[in-house]
Amino acid sequence: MIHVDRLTKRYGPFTAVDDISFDVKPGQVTGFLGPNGAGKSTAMRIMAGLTPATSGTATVLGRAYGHLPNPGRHVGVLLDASAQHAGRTGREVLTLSAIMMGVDRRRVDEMIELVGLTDKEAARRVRNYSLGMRQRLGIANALLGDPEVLILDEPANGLDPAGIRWMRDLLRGYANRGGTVLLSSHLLNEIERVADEIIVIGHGRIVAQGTKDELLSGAGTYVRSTDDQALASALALEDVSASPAATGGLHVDAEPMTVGQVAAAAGVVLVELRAGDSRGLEEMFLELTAATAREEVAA
Ligand SMILES: Nc1ncnc2c1ncn2[C@@H]1O[C@H](COP(=O)(O)OP(=O)(O)OP(=O)(O)O)[C@@H](O)[C@H]1O
Repeated sequence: MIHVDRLTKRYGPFTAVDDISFDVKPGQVTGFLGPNGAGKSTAMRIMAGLTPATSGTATVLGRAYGHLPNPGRHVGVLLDASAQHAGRTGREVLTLSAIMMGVDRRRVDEMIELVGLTDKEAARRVRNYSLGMRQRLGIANALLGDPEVLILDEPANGLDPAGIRWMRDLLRGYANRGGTVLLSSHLLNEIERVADEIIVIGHGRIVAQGTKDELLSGAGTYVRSTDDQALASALALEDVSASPAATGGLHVDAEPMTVGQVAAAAGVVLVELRAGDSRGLEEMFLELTAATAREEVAA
């Protein structure tokens, strides 16, 4: 459990994190989503005890990170995969962490295997690692102490598609076993596919927060049928608006069940029927990103 309460961080006159509050619950993956410079890393650094807050608090398992006994056994942190000691081999990095945390050295081998680094790669110096390999090593390091909580800043950066999928499955399994996961990303698509809860941050402030279903609700229904025109007419008769989707089919402002019932009554055969996609969230996120980009250009 992570509890963030009215957290603020100022750098001189600039407010990087502006009065944010949220809880990250166990058994779930919580996505921390925001465009570049939104304040995600700053907030996570405060949670991990690396940066002091200007005001407000962030606690993990009821205590400030720095007050946790042997914190690595409770909280796995990956903030910057490139910040690992470049002159050491991957195995050395993990072995040193294991010694510092008092973790059985056998766990080093288990973690190397879990994150998919080969023995040969683990014996290579970190300076010769690709970004994806560094991320894997960083995740191994975060998991080494068998923590209850994971705080991961953009862990998918540099991973190839298979790596991203692997990480998604890993985090899903970890949360299903009761773990607490806070995962940041600037990519909506990435967060949407793994998170149960989503916190959207822009300009240091929380702009949206809720379960994925809540944030995606109102997205209506996507439907494809053997006769979309007939279906659109039948929907219009029921005062339900529908618009053609760019890739064929219809976006409908109603729940899937209503659409199915109207189609059945009209004798239209459905080929596809599902809750609408994340257009609402995506539009909000794009607006946020565009506003950020505009300000950067103006600055
Ligand atoms: N030490 C610092 N001194 C001054 N400004 C800082 C400092 N650290 C971060 N900032 C500023 O705070 C803002 C938030 O940065 P932060 O790294 O938290 O964003 P982010 O959401 O993690 O972005 P990204 O997706 O690009 O990593 C940025 O404008 C950044 O320039």
